[in-house]
This record gives sequence, structure tokens and C-alpha cells, in this order.
Amino acid sequence: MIYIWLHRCPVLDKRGMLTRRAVLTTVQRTLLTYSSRCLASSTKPVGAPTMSAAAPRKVNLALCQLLTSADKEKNIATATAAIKEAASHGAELVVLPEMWNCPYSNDSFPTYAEDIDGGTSQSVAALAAAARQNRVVLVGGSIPEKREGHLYNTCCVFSKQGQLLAKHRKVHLFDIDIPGKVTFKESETLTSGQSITVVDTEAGRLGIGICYDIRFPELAMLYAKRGAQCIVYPGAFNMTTGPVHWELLQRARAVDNQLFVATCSPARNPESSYQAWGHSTAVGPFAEVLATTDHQPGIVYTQLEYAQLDERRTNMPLTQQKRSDLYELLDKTQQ
Ligand SMILES: NC(=O)CCC(=O)C(=O)O
Repeated sequence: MIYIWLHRCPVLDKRGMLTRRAVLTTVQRTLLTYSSRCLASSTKPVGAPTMSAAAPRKVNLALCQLLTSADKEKNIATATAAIKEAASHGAELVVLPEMWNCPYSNDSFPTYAEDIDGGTSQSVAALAAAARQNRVVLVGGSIPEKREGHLYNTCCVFSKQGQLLAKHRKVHLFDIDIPGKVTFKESETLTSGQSITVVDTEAGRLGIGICYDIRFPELAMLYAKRGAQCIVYPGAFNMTTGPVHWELLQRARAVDNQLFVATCSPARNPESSYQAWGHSTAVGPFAEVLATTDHQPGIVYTQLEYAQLDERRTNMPLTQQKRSDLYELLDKTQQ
């Protein structure tokens, strides 16, 4: 097309008008600029986030490590008070723990379960109101969800307007048996989710996993490929695996994928049959622990500077250095 245009273009005369050479130079420059732009975009990491103008550069994060009890009303009151407190300290993204509205036990899940899609969930209504009233993006930990004869371990994500943006059902159920130490079989009561969750929020693009989901690197890799800036895992590790694996897994997911990871645990309750490790933590894309705590109730604050993602990925362009001629991540969830 450019060729035709050039040859149809009048050759300009000697009266100070553009010469054919000048036209050629202009076209060459245009072509050069165009091709270098194409090159720049083709060397962008696969799945790098395509940020809209409204995408935040920095996000104030709060991880609410709540003390949960057998009293659901009290748990809801504790959660809403923590969200309010976090917002009053400037938090824009607030995270709650796994199973924050009930004790973490197979006996409790059926009793405390709520029908989220049926619109009758007391806990979800309280979270939506808290997100709206406090103008925060809320990753609402998880609660037992009942739907069509099944129970799920489900995390709801809300916008600052209190709109339900996404629902993640725990994909990998916590079934382990370390004799004499810890035995738990979520599959006795729960059904695993069938989809993975990346959600665009006013606090960035978030990947969602629940606790045991963190042990599966492929899930985090898929989230990174889909442009997640931070993977949020509400979780409740235990006294055996917590000390050895909790932080290690978070830092591994963060450094492998060069993104932020945030976890939020219940506080340890001495009266509970399941002793949670606590230690809600935020990790940066260089595997650095940004903020953490012990096992007591409290709120952990930090800031996620999303510009660090580009910086780390430029410094160390792992995505471009992958040997896709030797191996590849297979995404079976895409239609
Ligand atoms: N609630 C959970 O999924 C616990 C996971 C856990 O403790 C682990 O070691 O993994």
C-alpha cells in the first residue's frame, strides 16, 4: 500500500516544495517508528497485565488476622469491625482469613454454611455492606458455601461499591495425614471448585486461592500468565506445616512468578480443635517479606507498589527466557 501511495504521490518540484526524497525519508522514519513499536510490544512478557488508565500504582493492603469462635454473629461483628479499622488506617485492599465465620472443622462446615448464590447469605451481606461503607476492595476470606446439595470453601471478592466481583471455590481440598501430627480431610464434607479466579478490582488484578491452593505452583503460574499483580490466599495453616512451609510457599509463589503474594490466617484460638499457625504475611516480587505477624489477633499493613513488578521483570526477564521449546504450561480452563 505504501509502495502504491509513493508512486502515485506527485513528485514535487524545485519551488521549495517536498521532493520525492523527502517523502521517502518521512515514510522510512514512519515505518521505523512503527516497526520498533511492534518489536517493543512483541517482547513484552506473555500475559503481562494490560493496565487500564485507572489501574492503581500503589495499594494500601490490610490483612485482618481475626480470632474466630463458635459464635457466628460475633465472628461477623469482629470481621466488620476489623474492616472498618483497616479502612480508617488507609487500607484500600482488605483481606480476611479462611473460614472466618466458623470454627475450622468438618463438624462446623455444614452447620455454618450459607447459600451465596441464593442471596440469603448473612455473612456475604455483611461483607458487601462493609466493603461499600468503608470504600475498600474486600477479599472476604472464605466461608462454607452450600449450593445444590454440595458444600464449598468459598471466597467472595467485593468492589468498593460492595458489588460481588468474583467467587472462588477452593480448588485443592486439604486432605493430609501426617500421623501423630496433623490429619485433616476436607473432602469428608467439602467439594472442590471447578474454576480458577483472576479478578480486576480497583486495587489491581488479583488471583485468588484458598490455603492448600498455595501448594500448587501451576495455579499461581496460570494467574501470573493472566496478568495477576497479586495472588491473595486466605489460609489457615497448622502447627506442623505452618512453621516449615507457610512462608516458604508464599515466597516461592512470589519469586517464581515475580508478583505480590498476600496471605491471611485466623488468629490462633487455644480453645479450637484446629490450631491455626497465624502469621498473615505479604511478600513482594523479589520474595521479600513486606509485612508479617505472629499468631495473635491483629491487622497487618503494607503497601503494594505495582511498579516493582515491571522493574523486577525487566531486571530479570524470566518470562522471555522460558524455554517453551522444552516445556509449556497447559491451561485447560480456557474455552
Ligand atoms: N486449610 C488448609 O488448606 C490448610 C493447609 C495446610 O495446613 C497445609 O499444610 O497445606
